[in-house]
Amino acid sequence: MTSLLIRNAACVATFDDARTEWRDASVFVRENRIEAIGPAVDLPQSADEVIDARGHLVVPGLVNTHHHMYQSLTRAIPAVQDAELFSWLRGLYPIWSGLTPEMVHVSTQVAMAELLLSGCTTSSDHLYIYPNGVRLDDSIDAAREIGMRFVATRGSMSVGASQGGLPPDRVVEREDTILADTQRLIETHHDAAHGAMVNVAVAPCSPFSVSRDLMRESAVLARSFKGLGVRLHTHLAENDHDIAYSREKFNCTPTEYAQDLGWLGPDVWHAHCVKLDAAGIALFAKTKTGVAHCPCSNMRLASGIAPIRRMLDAGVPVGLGVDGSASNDGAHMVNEARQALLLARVGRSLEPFGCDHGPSEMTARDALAVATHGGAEVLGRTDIGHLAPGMCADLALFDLNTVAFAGGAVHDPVASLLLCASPQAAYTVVNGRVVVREGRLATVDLGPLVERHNRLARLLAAV
Ligand SMILES: Nc1nc2[nH]c(O)nc2c(=O)[nH]1
Repeated sequence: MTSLLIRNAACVATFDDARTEWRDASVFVRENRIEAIGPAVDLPQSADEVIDARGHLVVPGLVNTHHHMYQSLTRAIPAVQDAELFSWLRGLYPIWSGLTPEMVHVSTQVAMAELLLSGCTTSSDHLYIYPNGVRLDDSIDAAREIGMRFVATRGSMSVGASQGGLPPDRVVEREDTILADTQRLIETHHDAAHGAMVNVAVAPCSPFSVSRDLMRESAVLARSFKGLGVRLHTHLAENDHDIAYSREKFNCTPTEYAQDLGWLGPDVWHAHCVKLDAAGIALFAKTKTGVAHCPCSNMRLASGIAPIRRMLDAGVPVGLGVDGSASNDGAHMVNEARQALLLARVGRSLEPFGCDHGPSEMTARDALAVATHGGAEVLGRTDIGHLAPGMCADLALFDLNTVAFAGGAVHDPVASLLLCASPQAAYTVVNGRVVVREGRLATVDLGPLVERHNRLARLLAAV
C-alpha cells in the first residue's frame, strides 16, 4: 500500500457539507483514498511520498462538467471570433469535419493538461462529431495516459441541414450506428465502482442536431444499464436562437421538450440552461436534474446570463463547465469559478428591481462549492468533490506566496483563490497520484505535445 502525506498546509478547505476549513493542517492518503485530515500535529508525520505544503492552500480537485476538448484545435479562429452560437457552429462544422483519431487524442490531452494545471481533477467531455474513423476510445485512451478522472460522453448528431438541422449532412451519423456504438462504449469502458477513473454517459448533441426519437432511445439505452449510473447529457436552452428553434419545430419550451423526451431526473445534466424560465427551474429542482453552468462561453458567445442563484436557491444541482475550447478559449477551472462569481453579481444587478443580494449574490465559497461539490453531484459522483476520509484523493494545492495572492491570502486564502487573479496549481493529485508537481505536468511531456497539437491545428484549418 502506498501512502502520500500533504503536510503542514496553511489551509485545507474541505468543501464538505459544513464547509470545514483547517489551518496548519495535513491530509494523509493511502492508495487512492483520503484516510485522515486534520491538524498537522495529529496526523502521521511520514509517508511513502511527502509534499511539503507549507504556505499552500489545499482544496478538493475541481470538477469540470462540460467540455468539447477537440475544439482546442480551433481556438480563436478569426472568422468566428465575434459570432453567436448558430453562426459560430456553422462556421466551425466544416473545419471539424476534417478531425482524425490522432487529432482527437492529442487535443484531448492538451485540454486535459490545461485543466490539470488549473487544479481540475475530473472532467467530462462531450465529443459529438465522428468523422474519418474518430472514436470516443481516442479520448478515453488520452485520459488514461495523462491520468485525469474522466466522464466521457458519447455525443452524436443525426439531423443534418437537409432535414432541418443545423449541421451539414456530411457530419451527421445514422441513429442505429450511434446507439450501437454508445452501447459498445458503455460495455467496454464504463466503470460504476467507487474511485472509477472512467464513466461513459449518453449525450445526443442539441435540439437542432438530433431527432426526438434519438433523444428518447438514448434515454432508454442509458436507463437499461440499471444500477450502473449511466447518465444522460445534452445542450439545452443555450441562447435565444436555440429557444426559437424549439418553439418553431416542437412548439414547446426547452423544459417541456426535455420533459416530453424523458430527459429530466437525477441521472440527467444539461449544459448551459441560460434561458431556463421559472417553471423550468422549478421542474429541474423537483426532479433533481443537473445543470452545467458555463459562464465564460456564455459571455464569449453573448448567449446571456444563466440564473444560477435562483437555480441554487430552488435546489437545482449546479456544476461548472469550461465548455469547448473554441467558445471559451482558455480552459482554467479556477478562472471559470471566478467568472461564475462575477457574472452572477452583474447579472442580478441587471434585473429590474432585482438587486436584492447585490455582491453577495454569489460568494467566493459559493462559487468554489459549485466548482467542486456541485460538479460531483451533477456527474453523479459521491466519491469526489469534497475532502473527507474515504473520499477519493483528488486535491489541488495553490502556493499562497505568489504575487497573485500577495495581501489577499493573509486575510482569507480561500476567498483569495477567486477574488485575486487565477493561479496555476502547484500540485494536482488525482486518485492519489501526483499529476502536477511544482507547477509542471508530471505524466506527459508537455512541450512535444503542444508542438504536435499546433501542427495538427494548422493542418485541420487548412483542409
Ligand atoms: N457552446 C456550445 N454549444 C453547442 N451546441 C451544440 O450543438 N454544439 C455546441 C458547442 O460545440 N458549443
